[in-house]
Amino acid sequence: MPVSNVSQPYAAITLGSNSFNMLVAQTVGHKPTVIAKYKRKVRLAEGIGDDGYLSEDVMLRGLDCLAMFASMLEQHHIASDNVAVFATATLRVINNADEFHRRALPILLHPIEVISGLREAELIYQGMVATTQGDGRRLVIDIGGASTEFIIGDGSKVLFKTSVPMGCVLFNQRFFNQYPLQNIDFEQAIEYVNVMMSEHLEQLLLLGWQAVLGASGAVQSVVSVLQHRQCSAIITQQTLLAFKAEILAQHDASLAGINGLDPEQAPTFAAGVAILIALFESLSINSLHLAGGALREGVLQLLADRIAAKQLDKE
Ligand SMILES: Nc1nc2c(ncn2[C@@H]2O[C@H](COP(=O)(O)OP(=O)(O)OP(=O)(O)O)[C@@H](OP(=O)(O)OP(=O)(O)O)[C@H]2O)c(=O)[nH]1
Repeated sequence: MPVSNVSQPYAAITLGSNSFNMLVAQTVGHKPTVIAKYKRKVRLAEGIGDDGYLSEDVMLRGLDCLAMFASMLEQHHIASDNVAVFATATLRVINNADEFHRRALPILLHPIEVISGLREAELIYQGMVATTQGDGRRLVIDIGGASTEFIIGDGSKVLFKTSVPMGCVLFNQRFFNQYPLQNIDFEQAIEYVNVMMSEHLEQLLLLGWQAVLGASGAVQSVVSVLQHRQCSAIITQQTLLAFKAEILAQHDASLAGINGLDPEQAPTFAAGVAILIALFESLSINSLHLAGGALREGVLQLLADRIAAKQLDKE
């Protein structure tokens, strides 16, 4: 590292199923410090057709965002080696992922690495550890647009991790696409979560935990509404059931009557609440706190470590 103890800038780009993000950071005294953030709610998972292909208009939405990231990389003078581009669930599953890569490369000028659900889970956990105080055994649940990761760890050691192909954008299309919503929509979504979780429950419950942390959009939107109403930011089953009742009382997809809900978060709010209700029930969770960070911070830490190791080699 230069004498100033500040590293060269680096950029972590994550292409999620709900949104694309880019964090630009520098390591200051061993810790990544974010100097700029760019994001767009691309909602990539929304474009997956029944045939498993990503639609042209949603692909263009994604490519357009990559063009914006490319110009920001140039503006911040980020060296090519200091960029990591990781994609998650949607690019893992679509049949025309090759086409996306082929069209993205000349725009972004960096290859996109599609990471496995398990690698994503590991990065989420490390991102949480780097940003969230606390100790003891912790369960981290990251409900994304198209996949949900579960990780149990102690300190920086991961004891169990898994990735389940269910998420808010997918649930929104499948169970919550006709307003006003009905109780049965929630019941069907909850039943689906239970089926998807059945093979993981035993191992999760056997390991157990002392605290539960939620990462990602679904948890963040519930917490923002609570904070807006000046309520405790700790999520309980009671809070979630009250939100379900509020959602059922709404007439249309804008959920405009839910005081404190950001319109950007409305499209995935019901799905997030339903997934959380199901998980609280099946895992007997009493309370859940928002994690300080997740995948994005995990990728930043990875880049910071990589750059520090390279620097050491040079010295
Ligand atoms: N720190 C951190 N927060 C995360 C991360 N992933 C999600 N979040 C939080 O969740 C919000 C919604 O993010 P999305 O990208 O839509 O996430 P997901 O729904 O998980 O879908 P995905 O499948 O990952 O695309 C974010 O708001 P904003 O993007 O407006 O960010 P900020 O709070 O900084 O304004 C963050 O608050 C992460 O890796 N790190």
